[in-house]
Amino acid sequence: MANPIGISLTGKAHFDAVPLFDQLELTLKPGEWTCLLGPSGIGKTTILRLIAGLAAGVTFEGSIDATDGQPLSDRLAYMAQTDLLMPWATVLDNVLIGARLRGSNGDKDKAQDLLAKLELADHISKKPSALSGGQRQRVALARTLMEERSIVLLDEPFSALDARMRSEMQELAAEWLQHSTILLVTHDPAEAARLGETIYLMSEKGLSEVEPPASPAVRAVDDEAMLACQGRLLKQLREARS
Ligand SMILES: Nc1ncnc2c1ncn2[C@@H]1O[C@H](COP(=O)(O)OP(=O)(O)OP(=O)(O)O)[C@@H](O)[C@H]1O
Repeated sequence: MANPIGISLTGKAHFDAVPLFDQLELTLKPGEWTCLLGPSGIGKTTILRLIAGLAAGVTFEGSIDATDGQPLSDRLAYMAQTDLLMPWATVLDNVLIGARLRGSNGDKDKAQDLLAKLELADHISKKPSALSGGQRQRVALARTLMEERSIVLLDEPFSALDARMRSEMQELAAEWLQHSTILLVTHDPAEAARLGETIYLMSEKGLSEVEPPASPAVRAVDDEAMLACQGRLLKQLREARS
């Protein structure tokens, strides 16, 4: 993979006459995890979709630039909140779909290895309708990781997982994506505190940056600085609502 790329988004957005967010500035540092938290409906997914070039219906006045000045579109992977799995394809074929759409067979062994790491080895020949919500979410995560893109946009990628699985998948994603630049939207302060190297809170007043824990990411689940940061984040989320 080429050198990590940074991204800066500056601007404001609205749907028809309804303002979504006023002038804001979001910076993704190259090769780092940036976490974005905020209440439901505040505009987090719209920011991901704007960066992905998929924000139909949104009027955006501003700029979204990569640090190397090159276009973003063919260098990013986007995992949406809904899994968007193809119902007629098996788990393995869903994971290889990006490569297949580009006219290659894809790396089947690598996909199988990844699915095994995601605890899906027993499900590779199943169709999505035969999977649980958490299993489907892990297939969607595998499909995103298989793309091995420089920029990875993740919208609540672990939200359907149980606590043990969630913590392990956070570690797996951090290892797999160590050379990528990541923007993670999450409702979970603990997740942001484990993974975030930059942490933004989004509220009606705009974006504010919260100091991440001093320890390096990905932090242990009982890391004291991580737990303190989790508490700070939750407090600020609650204060932003009052
Ligand atoms: N196509 C659309 N047309 C009009 N309004 C929209 C459209 N899509 C989203 N919105 C509105 O824009 C706002 C921001 O939506 P967005 O999905 O970005 O929020 P979010 O912060 O990601 O929420 P959540 O945490 O619930 O996923 C919401 O109020 C939503 O109702």
